[in-house]
Amino acid sequence: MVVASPAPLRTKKARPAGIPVIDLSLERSKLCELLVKACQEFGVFQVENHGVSREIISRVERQGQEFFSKPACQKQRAGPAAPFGYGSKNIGFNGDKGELEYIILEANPHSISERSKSISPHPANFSCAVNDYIDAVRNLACDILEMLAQGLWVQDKSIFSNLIRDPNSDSCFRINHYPSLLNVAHHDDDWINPTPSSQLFDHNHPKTRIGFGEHSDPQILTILRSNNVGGLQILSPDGLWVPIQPDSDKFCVFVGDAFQAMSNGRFMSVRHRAVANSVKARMSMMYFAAPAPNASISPIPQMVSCENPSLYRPFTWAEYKATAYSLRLADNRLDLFRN
Ligand SMILES: C=C1C[C@]23C[C@@]1(O)CC[C@H]2[C@@]12CCC[C@@](C)(C(=O)O1)[C@H]2[C@@H]3C(=O)O
Ligand SMILES: O=C(O)CCC(=O)C(=O)O
Ligand SMILES: [Fe+2]
Repeated sequence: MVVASPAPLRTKKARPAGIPVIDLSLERSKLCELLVKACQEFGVFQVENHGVSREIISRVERQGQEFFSKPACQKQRAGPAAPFGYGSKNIGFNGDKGELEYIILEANPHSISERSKSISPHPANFSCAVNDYIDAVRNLACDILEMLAQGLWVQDKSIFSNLIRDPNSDSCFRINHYPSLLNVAHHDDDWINPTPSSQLFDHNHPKTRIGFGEHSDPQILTILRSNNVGGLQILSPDGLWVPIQPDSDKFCVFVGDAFQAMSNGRFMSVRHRAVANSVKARMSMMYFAAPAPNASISPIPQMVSCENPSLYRPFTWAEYKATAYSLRLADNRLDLFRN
C-alpha cells in the first residue's frame, strides 16, 4: 500500500535559500548557464572542484597566521594601510572602522616583493607564497569570466578576462583577520554598553560585532577564500542578512560594481559584510580582480538594446576607484555613474 506523505509543515518565517554552489568540473555549456544565472540572481556563488591546489592555499594561509600572531608593534612596521600595508580597525580614509586587522597589497610581484620586507623575516617565502596564490586565483577568475562571456553569448570570450590579464591591471590582494571574540570582548567597553554612535555593532542586533561593514566590492570580480570560521553575510533583496556557509575547500565569488556596469545591470554586485562573533579567529583572503587604471568601463554593446538602454555612462577604472576612495565603505558609488 502506498501511503501519501504528510504535507510539509509551513512555518511563517521562510529560511533564506543558500547561495548557489557551482561544481567547476561540470560540462562547460551547463557551467556557463549556471554561472550566468548565479550572477543575475545572487551576485555571488561558491565554487567547488576549482583546481587551485591545497598546497598553494595553505602556504599563503600559513604566512597570514604567522604574521597576525606577532605582537602589535611588529605588525605596525608593515603599516599603515595607505592604501597598501597593514591596517588595524581603520578601513579606508574616511573614518570607517571594523573589528579586524588586515594586510592589503597590490597584486603584482614587484610590489609584493618590496612590501614583504616589512611583513616577514623571510620575505622571499612570503612573496613566493602570495605570488603563487595570486597566479592561481587570477587564472580561476579568468576562467570564470570567460565562461560568463560565453554564457552571455558574447563572441569575444576574452572581453572581460583580458581586462584583468592586462599587465597594468590594478588588482589587489587582501588578508583579513578577525580576532576571536574571547580575545577582545573583555577589553571593549562597547561590548557591555554599546553606544548609539558606535560603528562596531549592528544596531538592530547589538550583540553583532561588525568585522568589515556593509559594502559592495568596486572591482570586476572578487575571489574570496576563508578558513572554516563563519562571519560572511550577504544582504538579501528583502533586507535580511544571510550567512554564507564557510568552507575552506571552496571559493566564494562576488560580482563587483565594474562588472555590474559592464553587464548593464544584468549582473549585480551584492552588498555583503563580515561579522566577528566567533570564538575562533576568522581569516579570509581576497583577490580583487580589477582592470588597468586607464581602462574604460561601460555597458558592453551586447547588453544594450532599445528595451535595455545603457544604464551607466562610460568611466575609467581610475575615476571609479578615486570616487570609491573618496566615499565611505557603505556608500553606493555605482549610482553616481548612472545615466
Ligand atoms: C572605506 C573604503 C575602504 C575601501 C575604499 C573605501 O573608501 C571604499 C571601498 C572600500 C573597498 C571595499 C572592497 C575592498 C577594498 C580594498 C576596495 O577596493 O574597496 C576596500 C577599500 C579599502 O579597504 O581600502
Ligand atoms: O573578510 C571577509 O570575509 C569579507 C571581507 C570583504 O568583503 C572585503 O574585504 O571586501
Ligand atoms: Fe567585500
